Amino acid sequence: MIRTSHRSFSSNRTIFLSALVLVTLTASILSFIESGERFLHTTSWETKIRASAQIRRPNGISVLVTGAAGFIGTHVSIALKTRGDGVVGVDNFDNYYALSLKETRRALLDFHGVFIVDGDINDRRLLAILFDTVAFTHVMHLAAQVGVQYAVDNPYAYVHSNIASLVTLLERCKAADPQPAVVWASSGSVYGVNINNKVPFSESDRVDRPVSIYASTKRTGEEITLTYNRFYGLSITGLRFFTVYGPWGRPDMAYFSFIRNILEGKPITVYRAKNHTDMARDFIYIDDVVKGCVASLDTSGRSVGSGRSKNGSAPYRIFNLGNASPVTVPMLVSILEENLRMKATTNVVDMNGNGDDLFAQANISLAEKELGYKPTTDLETGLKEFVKWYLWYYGKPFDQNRNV
Ligand SMILES: O=C(O)[C@H]1O[C@H](OP(=O)(O)OP(=O)(O)OC[C@H]2O[C@@H](n3ccc(=O)[nH]c3=O)[C@H](O)[C@@H]2O)[C@H](O)[C@@H](O)[C@@H]1O
Repeated sequence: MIRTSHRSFSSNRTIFLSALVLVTLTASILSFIESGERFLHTTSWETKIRASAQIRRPNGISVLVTGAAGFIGTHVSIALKTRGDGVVGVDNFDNYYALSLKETRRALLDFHGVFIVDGDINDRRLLAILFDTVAFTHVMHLAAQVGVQYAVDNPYAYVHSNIASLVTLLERCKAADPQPAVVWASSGSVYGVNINNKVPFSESDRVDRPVSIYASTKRTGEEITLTYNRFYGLSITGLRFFTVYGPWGRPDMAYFSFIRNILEGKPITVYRAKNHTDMARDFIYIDDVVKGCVASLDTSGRSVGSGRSKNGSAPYRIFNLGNASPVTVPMLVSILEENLRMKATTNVVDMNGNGDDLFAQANISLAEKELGYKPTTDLETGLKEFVKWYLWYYGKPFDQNRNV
Protein backbone atom coordinates (compact mmCIF):
# COMPACT_ATOMS: atom_id res chain seq x y z
CA MET A 1 0.00 0.00 0.00
CA ILE A 2 2.97 2.29 0.61
CA ARG A 3 4.06 2.84 -2.98
CA THR A 4 7.50 4.24 -3.86
CA SER A 5 8.37 3.53 -7.49
CA HIS A 6 11.81 2.09 -8.19
CA ARG A 7 12.83 5.28 -10.00
CA SER A 8 12.20 7.32 -6.87
CA PHE A 9 14.19 4.77 -4.85
CA SER A 10 17.39 5.89 -6.52
CA SER A 11 16.87 9.58 -7.41
CA ASN A 12 14.68 10.95 -4.61
CA ARG A 13 15.84 8.69 -1.77
CA THR A 14 18.02 11.39 -0.23
CA ILE A 15 15.38 14.08 -0.64
CA PHE A 16 12.62 11.81 0.68
CA LEU A 17 14.66 10.57 3.66
CA SER A 18 15.93 14.07 4.50
CA ALA A 19 12.33 15.32 4.42
CA LEU A 20 11.35 12.39 6.63
CA VAL A 21 14.24 13.14 9.03
CA LEU A 22 13.16 16.78 9.20
CA VAL A 23 9.54 15.83 9.82
CA THR A 24 10.72 13.21 12.35
CA LEU A 25 12.79 15.78 14.18
CA THR A 26 9.94 18.28 14.27
CA ALA A 27 7.43 15.60 15.23
CA SER A 28 9.75 14.28 17.95
CA ILE A 29 10.47 17.74 19.39
CA LEU A 30 6.77 18.61 19.36
CA SER A 31 5.79 15.24 20.79
CA PHE A 32 8.52 15.60 23.46
CA ILE A 33 7.14 18.99 24.46
CA GLU A 34 3.58 17.73 24.35
CA SER A 35 4.36 14.42 26.03
CA GLY A 36 5.52 16.40 29.03
CA GLU A 37 2.16 18.15 29.06
CA ARG A 38 0.31 15.06 27.85
CA PHE A 39 -1.80 14.84 30.97
CA LEU A 40 -2.73 18.48 30.69
CA HIS A 41 -3.78 17.38 27.22
CA THR A 42 -3.00 20.76 25.76
CA THR A 43 -5.38 22.08 23.16
CA SER A 44 -2.78 21.57 20.42
CA TRP A 45 -2.51 17.89 21.40
CA GLU A 46 -6.32 17.55 21.34
CA THR A 47 -6.54 19.50 18.08
CA LYS A 48 -4.05 17.15 16.46
CA ILE A 49 -6.00 14.12 17.67
CA ARG A 50 -9.34 15.45 16.46
CA ALA A 51 -7.88 16.39 13.05
CA SER A 52 -6.32 12.95 12.70
CA ALA A 53 -9.61 11.26 13.70
CA GLN A 54 -11.66 13.23 11.19
CA ILE A 55 -13.66 11.09 8.74
CA ARG A 56 -13.39 12.36 5.17
CA ARG A 57 -15.52 9.89 3.23
CA PRO A 58 -19.22 8.93 3.32
CA ASN A 59 -19.85 6.07 5.82
CA GLY A 60 -16.24 6.30 6.92
CA ILE A 61 -14.97 4.91 10.22
CA SER A 62 -12.86 6.41 12.99
CA VAL A 63 -10.18 3.98 14.16
CA LEU A 64 -7.79 3.89 17.10
CA VAL A 65 -4.77 1.93 15.87
CA THR A 66 -2.67 0.61 18.75
CA GLY A 67 0.93 -0.20 17.84
CA ALA A 68 0.59 2.31 14.99
CA ALA A 69 4.38 2.80 14.76
CA GLY A 70 4.77 -0.95 14.29
CA PHE A 71 5.15 -2.74 10.97
CA ILE A 72 1.52 -3.75 10.35
CA GLY A 73 0.21 -0.73 12.28
CA THR A 74 1.96 1.73 9.98
CA HIS A 75 0.66 0.09 6.80
CA VAL A 76 -2.92 -0.28 8.08
CA SER A 77 -3.02 3.33 9.37
CA ILE A 78 -1.91 4.70 6.01
CA ALA A 79 -4.37 2.50 4.07
CA LEU A 80 -7.29 3.68 6.24
CA LYS A 81 -6.25 7.34 6.17
CA THR A 82 -5.73 7.26 2.40
CA ARG A 83 -9.27 6.04 1.79
CA GLY A 84 -10.70 8.82 4.00
CA ASP A 85 -11.16 7.20 7.40
CA GLY A 86 -10.27 8.86 10.69
CA VAL A 87 -7.14 7.33 12.23
CA VAL A 88 -5.41 8.03 15.55
CA GLY A 89 -2.36 5.99 16.47
CA VAL A 90 -1.00 5.12 19.89
CA ASP A 91 2.39 3.53 20.49
CA ASN A 92 4.73 3.21 23.47
CA PHE A 93 7.78 3.31 21.19
CA ASP A 94 9.47 0.52 23.11
CA ASN A 95 12.99 -0.45 22.10
CA TYR A 96 12.36 -4.10 21.27
CA TYR A 97 13.94 -3.17 17.99
CA ALA A 98 15.53 -0.05 16.44
CA LEU A 99 13.65 3.07 17.64
CA SER A 100 14.99 4.94 14.60
CA LEU A 101 12.82 2.76 12.34
CA LYS A 102 9.74 3.51 14.49
CA GLU A 103 10.51 7.24 14.45
CA THR A 104 10.82 7.20 10.65
CA ARG A 105 7.52 5.32 10.43
CA ARG A 106 6.05 8.05 12.69
CA ALA A 107 7.24 10.67 10.21
CA LEU A 108 5.74 8.67 7.35
CA LEU A 109 2.41 8.56 9.19
CA ASP A 110 2.67 12.29 9.92
CA PHE A 111 3.23 12.83 6.21
CA HIS A 112 -0.10 11.03 5.62
CA GLY A 113 -1.90 13.03 8.31
CA VAL A 114 -1.94 10.33 10.99
CA PHE A 115 -1.13 11.53 14.52
CA ILE A 116 0.45 9.04 16.92
CA VAL A 117 0.01 9.48 20.67
CA ASP A 118 3.20 8.47 22.43
CA GLY A 119 1.89 6.29 25.27
CA ASP A 120 1.23 2.82 26.66
CA ILE A 121 -2.24 1.32 26.24
CA ASN A 122 -1.91 -0.07 29.77
CA ASP A 123 -2.26 3.56 30.92
CA ARG A 124 -5.96 3.80 31.87
CA ARG A 125 -5.90 7.58 32.20
CA LEU A 126 -4.46 8.05 28.75
CA LEU A 127 -7.09 5.74 27.23
CA ALA A 128 -9.85 7.60 29.09
CA ILE A 129 -8.65 10.93 27.65
CA LEU A 130 -8.39 9.45 24.15
CA PHE A 131 -11.90 7.98 24.25
CA ASP A 132 -13.26 11.25 25.68
CA THR A 133 -11.64 13.14 22.82
CA VAL A 134 -12.75 10.85 19.97
CA ALA A 135 -15.83 8.63 19.56
CA PHE A 136 -13.93 5.76 17.92
CA THR A 137 -16.13 3.43 15.87
CA HIS A 138 -13.38 0.80 15.73
CA VAL A 139 -10.18 -0.23 17.49
CA MET A 140 -7.46 -1.95 15.43
CA HIS A 141 -5.39 -3.50 18.23
CA LEU A 142 -1.92 -4.34 16.90
CA ALA A 143 0.23 -3.33 19.89
CA ALA A 144 1.89 -6.44 21.32
CA GLN A 145 5.14 -7.91 22.48
CA VAL A 146 6.04 -10.07 19.47
CA GLY A 147 8.71 -12.59 18.73
CA VAL A 148 8.79 -16.27 19.52
CA GLN A 149 12.36 -16.61 20.79
CA TYR A 150 12.51 -13.32 22.78
CA ALA A 151 9.80 -14.82 25.03
CA VAL A 152 12.24 -17.39 26.37
CA ASP A 153 14.22 -14.73 28.28
CA ASN A 154 11.58 -11.99 28.68
CA PRO A 155 8.27 -13.65 29.70
CA TYR A 156 7.01 -10.68 31.76
CA ALA A 157 7.04 -8.39 28.69
CA TYR A 158 4.43 -10.70 27.12
CA VAL A 159 2.18 -10.68 30.18
CA HIS A 160 2.36 -6.86 30.37
CA SER A 161 1.78 -6.16 26.68
CA ASN A 162 -0.31 -9.10 25.50
CA ILE A 163 -2.53 -9.68 28.54
CA ALA A 164 -2.57 -6.71 30.98
CA SER A 165 -2.69 -4.11 28.19
CA LEU A 166 -5.33 -6.09 26.31
CA VAL A 167 -7.62 -6.11 29.38
CA THR A 168 -7.04 -2.37 29.98
CA LEU A 169 -8.00 -1.65 26.38
CA LEU A 170 -11.06 -3.94 26.45
CA GLU A 171 -12.24 -2.34 29.72
CA ARG A 172 -12.09 1.07 28.06
CA CYS A 173 -13.95 -0.23 24.96
CA LYS A 174 -16.58 -1.86 27.20
CA ALA A 175 -17.19 1.44 29.04
CA ALA A 176 -17.49 3.50 25.86
CA ASP A 177 -20.96 4.52 24.69
CA PRO A 178 -21.34 3.61 21.89
CA GLN A 179 -18.78 0.83 22.13
CA PRO A 180 -16.30 0.46 19.26
CA ALA A 181 -15.89 -2.82 17.37
CA VAL A 182 -12.51 -4.45 18.05
CA VAL A 183 -10.21 -6.13 15.50
CA TRP A 184 -7.00 -7.44 17.07
CA ALA A 185 -3.80 -9.32 16.27
CA SER A 186 -3.79 -12.93 17.39
CA SER A 187 -1.18 -15.22 15.83
CA GLY A 188 -0.73 -18.30 13.68
CA SER A 189 1.62 -19.52 16.40
CA VAL A 190 -1.41 -20.58 18.52
CA TYR A 191 -1.55 -23.79 16.43
CA GLY A 192 1.57 -25.04 18.19
CA VAL A 193 3.33 -28.19 17.11
CA ASN A 194 0.62 -29.27 14.74
CA ILE A 195 -1.16 -31.27 17.45
CA ASN A 196 -4.00 -31.80 15.05
CA ASN A 197 -1.66 -33.73 12.74
CA LYS A 198 -3.35 -32.13 9.82
CA VAL A 199 -2.37 -29.34 7.48
CA PRO A 200 -3.27 -26.68 6.59
CA PHE A 201 -4.31 -25.24 9.99
CA SER A 202 -7.98 -24.25 10.33
CA GLU A 203 -9.65 -21.90 12.79
CA SER A 204 -11.75 -24.80 14.13
CA ASP A 205 -8.63 -26.84 15.03
CA ARG A 206 -7.61 -27.49 18.64
CA VAL A 207 -5.24 -24.76 19.83
CA ASP A 208 -4.62 -25.84 23.42
CA ARG A 209 -0.93 -26.75 23.00
CA PRO A 210 0.91 -23.49 22.26
CA VAL A 211 4.68 -23.99 22.31
CA SER A 212 5.86 -20.57 23.55
CA ILE A 213 4.89 -17.90 26.07
CA TYR A 214 4.23 -15.68 23.08
CA ALA A 215 1.77 -18.14 21.54
CA SER A 216 0.10 -18.83 24.91
CA THR A 217 -0.49 -15.10 25.53
CA LYS A 218 -2.09 -14.84 22.10
CA ARG A 219 -4.25 -17.88 22.80
CA THR A 220 -5.19 -16.39 26.17
CA GLY A 221 -6.10 -13.18 24.36
CA GLU A 222 -8.59 -15.13 22.28
CA GLU A 223 -10.25 -16.44 25.46
CA ILE A 224 -10.27 -12.98 27.11
CA THR A 225 -11.79 -11.28 24.06
CA LEU A 226 -14.47 -14.01 23.93
CA THR A 227 -15.43 -13.05 27.51
CA TYR A 228 -15.77 -9.38 26.56
CA ASN A 229 -17.87 -10.42 23.59
CA ARG A 230 -20.22 -12.70 25.52
CA PHE A 231 -20.67 -10.66 28.70
CA TYR A 232 -20.22 -7.07 27.54
CA GLY A 233 -21.31 -7.19 23.92
CA LEU A 234 -18.07 -6.16 22.22
CA SER A 235 -17.78 -7.11 18.53
CA ILE A 236 -14.49 -9.01 18.32
CA THR A 237 -12.46 -10.15 15.30
CA GLY A 238 -9.18 -11.98 16.03
CA LEU A 239 -6.68 -12.23 13.16
CA ARG A 240 -4.21 -15.10 13.27
CA PHE A 241 -1.36 -13.51 11.33
CA PHE A 242 1.13 -15.96 9.88
CA THR A 243 4.65 -14.78 9.02
CA VAL A 244 4.10 -11.24 7.75
CA TYR A 245 6.91 -9.57 5.78
CA GLY A 246 7.49 -6.56 3.53
CA PRO A 247 8.84 -2.98 3.35
CA TRP A 248 9.13 -1.15 6.73
CA GLY A 249 9.17 -4.62 8.35
CA ARG A 250 10.54 -5.92 11.65
CA PRO A 251 14.35 -6.20 11.95
CA ASP A 252 13.98 -9.08 14.47
CA MET A 253 12.49 -11.41 11.87
CA ALA A 254 14.52 -13.89 9.82
CA TYR A 255 13.83 -12.41 6.36
CA PHE A 256 15.05 -8.98 7.62
CA SER A 257 18.06 -10.11 9.65
CA PHE A 258 19.18 -12.46 6.85
CA ILE A 259 19.43 -9.67 4.27
CA ARG A 260 21.36 -7.47 6.72
CA ASN A 261 23.92 -10.23 7.45
CA ILE A 262 24.28 -11.25 3.80
CA LEU A 263 25.00 -7.65 2.79
CA GLU A 264 27.46 -7.24 5.66
CA GLY A 265 29.17 -10.54 4.84
CA LYS A 266 28.20 -11.99 8.23
CA PRO A 267 26.96 -15.57 8.67
CA ILE A 268 23.26 -16.37 9.09
CA THR A 269 21.88 -19.12 11.32
CA VAL A 270 19.31 -21.45 9.76
CA TYR A 271 17.40 -23.49 12.33
CA ARG A 272 16.46 -27.05 11.46
CA ALA A 273 14.27 -29.58 13.24
CA LYS A 274 15.99 -32.41 15.11
CA ASN A 275 15.36 -34.96 12.34
CA HIS A 276 17.08 -32.59 9.91
CA THR A 277 13.73 -31.41 8.53
CA ASP A 278 13.75 -27.88 7.16
CA MET A 279 11.60 -25.33 9.00
CA ALA A 280 8.80 -23.90 6.88
CA ARG A 281 6.61 -20.81 7.22
CA ASP A 282 3.50 -19.47 5.53
CA PHE A 283 5.00 -16.10 4.51
CA ILE A 284 2.33 -13.47 3.85
CA TYR A 285 3.08 -10.12 2.18
CA ILE A 286 2.11 -6.98 4.08
CA ASP A 287 -0.21 -5.59 1.36
CA ASP A 288 -2.30 -8.77 1.49
CA VAL A 289 -2.44 -8.57 5.31
CA VAL A 290 -3.58 -4.93 5.15
CA LYS A 291 -6.48 -5.92 2.89
CA GLY A 292 -7.45 -8.59 5.43
CA CYS A 293 -7.32 -6.05 8.28
CA VAL A 294 -9.39 -3.43 6.43
CA ALA A 295 -11.96 -6.04 5.35
CA SER A 296 -12.23 -7.17 9.00
CA LEU A 297 -12.95 -3.60 10.10
CA ASP A 298 -15.53 -3.16 7.34
CA THR A 299 -17.39 -6.36 8.23
CA SER A 300 -16.96 -6.16 12.01
CA GLY A 301 -20.63 -5.66 12.82
CA ARG A 302 -21.55 -3.57 15.83
CA SER A 303 -20.87 -3.87 19.52
CA VAL A 304 -24.14 -4.07 21.46
CA GLY A 305 -23.21 -3.19 25.03
CA SER A 306 -22.47 -0.26 27.22
CA GLY A 307 -20.68 -0.65 30.53
CA ARG A 308 -21.79 -3.87 32.20
CA SER A 309 -24.96 -4.39 30.21
CA LYS A 310 -25.59 -5.47 26.64
CA ASN A 311 -28.55 -5.61 24.30
CA GLY A 312 -28.36 -8.70 22.08
CA SER A 313 -25.20 -10.39 20.85
CA ALA A 314 -22.25 -9.11 18.85
CA PRO A 315 -20.08 -11.02 16.35
CA TYR A 316 -17.11 -13.06 17.62
CA ARG A 317 -14.82 -14.12 14.73
CA ILE A 318 -11.35 -15.58 14.20
CA PHE A 319 -9.56 -15.70 10.82
CA ASN A 320 -6.26 -17.05 9.53
CA LEU A 321 -4.39 -14.46 7.49
CA GLY A 322 -1.68 -16.37 5.65
CA ASN A 323 -0.71 -17.24 2.08
CA ALA A 324 -1.67 -20.92 2.26
CA SER A 325 1.65 -21.83 0.63
CA PRO A 326 4.49 -22.66 3.08
CA VAL A 327 8.09 -22.12 2.00
CA THR A 328 11.15 -23.58 3.75
CA VAL A 329 13.74 -21.33 5.35
CA PRO A 330 16.51 -22.55 2.99
CA MET A 331 14.26 -21.52 0.08
CA LEU A 332 13.82 -18.08 1.69
CA VAL A 333 17.60 -17.78 1.83
CA SER A 334 18.08 -18.73 -1.82
CA ILE A 335 15.46 -16.20 -2.96
CA LEU A 336 17.32 -13.49 -1.00
CA GLU A 337 20.66 -14.63 -2.50
CA GLU A 338 19.17 -14.39 -5.98
CA ASN A 339 17.84 -10.88 -5.36
CA LEU A 340 21.12 -9.68 -3.87
CA ARG A 341 23.31 -11.63 -6.29
CA MET A 342 25.34 -12.69 -3.24
CA LYS A 343 25.89 -16.02 -1.46
CA ALA A 344 25.00 -16.30 2.21
CA THR A 345 27.37 -17.92 4.70
CA THR A 346 25.01 -20.27 6.51
CA ASN A 347 25.37 -22.03 9.86
CA VAL A 348 22.73 -24.76 10.18
CA VAL A 349 21.67 -25.30 13.80
CA ASP A 350 19.31 -27.96 15.13
CA MET A 351 16.37 -26.38 16.98
CA ASN A 352 16.87 -26.03 20.71
CA GLY A 353 13.18 -26.31 21.62
CA ASN A 354 13.03 -22.51 21.74
CA GLY A 355 9.31 -22.41 21.14
CA ASP A 356 9.68 -22.28 17.40
CA ASP A 357 6.99 -24.11 15.44
CA LEU A 358 8.42 -26.47 12.86
CA PHE A 359 5.85 -25.88 10.18
CA ALA A 360 3.00 -23.49 9.45
CA GLN A 361 0.38 -23.43 6.72
CA ALA A 362 -2.86 -21.46 6.94
CA ASN A 363 -6.22 -22.68 5.66
CA ILE A 364 -7.59 -19.31 4.48
CA SER A 365 -10.96 -20.50 3.14
CA LEU A 366 -12.90 -18.91 6.02
CA ALA A 367 -11.26 -15.50 5.44
CA GLU A 368 -11.86 -15.89 1.70
CA LYS A 369 -15.56 -16.57 2.32
CA GLU A 370 -16.25 -13.99 5.05
CA LEU A 371 -13.78 -11.22 4.17
CA GLY A 372 -13.23 -11.71 0.44
CA TYR A 373 -9.57 -12.18 1.45
CA LYS A 374 -7.42 -13.22 -1.52
CA PRO A 375 -3.61 -12.96 -1.18
CA THR A 376 -2.00 -12.08 -4.51
CA THR A 377 1.74 -11.70 -3.73
CA ASP A 378 3.97 -14.78 -3.78
CA LEU A 379 7.21 -14.89 -1.78
CA GLU A 380 9.49 -14.22 -4.78
CA THR A 381 7.55 -11.07 -5.72
CA GLY A 382 7.20 -9.87 -2.14
CA LEU A 383 10.87 -10.38 -1.29
CA LYS A 384 11.87 -8.48 -4.45
CA GLU A 385 9.85 -5.51 -3.16
CA PHE A 386 11.37 -5.91 0.30
CA VAL A 387 14.95 -6.00 -1.04
CA LYS A 388 14.30 -2.87 -3.11
CA TRP A 389 12.96 -1.08 -0.01
CA TYR A 390 15.82 -2.33 2.21
CA LEU A 391 18.53 -1.08 -0.20
CA TRP A 392 16.71 2.23 -0.58
CA TYR A 393 16.07 2.75 3.15
CA TYR A 394 19.58 1.79 4.36
CA GLY A 395 21.15 3.51 1.38
CA LYS A 396 23.09 0.42 0.39
CA PRO A 397 24.87 0.78 -2.94
CA PHE A 398 23.46 -2.03 -5.04
CA ASP A 399 26.31 -3.43 -7.15
CA GLN A 400 24.62 -5.03 -10.17
CA ASN A 401 27.79 -6.96 -11.00
CA ARG A 402 27.94 -8.94 -7.76
CA ASN A 403 28.28 -12.69 -8.44
CA VAL A 404 25.73 -14.96 -6.86
O1 LIG B 1 3.26 -16.69 12.51
C1 LIG B 1 3.32 -16.01 13.53
O2 LIG B 1 2.37 -15.88 14.30
C2 LIG B 1 4.63 -15.38 13.92
O3 LIG B 1 5.43 -15.17 12.75
C3 LIG B 1 6.70 -14.65 13.06
O4 LIG B 1 7.37 -15.63 13.79
P1 LIG B 1 8.23 -16.62 12.89
O5 LIG B 1 7.39 -17.23 11.84
O6 LIG B 1 8.94 -17.55 13.79
O7 LIG B 1 9.20 -15.61 12.13
P2 LIG B 1 10.79 -15.51 12.19
O8 LIG B 1 11.23 -15.23 13.57
O9 LIG B 1 11.13 -14.58 11.11
O10 LIG B 1 11.27 -17.00 11.81
C4 LIG B 1 10.92 -17.55 10.53
C5 LIG B 1 11.60 -18.90 10.39
O11 LIG B 1 13.00 -18.68 10.33
C6 LIG B 1 13.66 -19.46 11.33
N1 LIG B 1 14.82 -18.67 11.77
C7 LIG B 1 14.65 -17.53 12.45
C8 LIG B 1 15.75 -16.77 12.80
C9 LIG B 1 17.05 -17.22 12.45
O12 LIG B 1 18.08 -16.59 12.75
N2 LIG B 1 17.17 -18.39 11.76
C10 LIG B 1 16.09 -19.12 11.40
O13 LIG B 1 16.22 -20.19 10.78
C11 LIG B 1 12.62 -19.69 12.41
O14 LIG B 1 12.91 -20.90 13.13
C12 LIG B 1 11.35 -19.82 11.59
O15 LIG B 1 11.22 -21.15 11.13
C13 LIG B 1 6.69 -13.38 13.88
O16 LIG B 1 8.00 -13.12 14.36
C14 LIG B 1 5.75 -13.54 15.05
O17 LIG B 1 5.60 -12.27 15.69
C15 LIG B 1 4.42 -14.01 14.51
O18 LIG B 1 3.44 -14.04 15.53
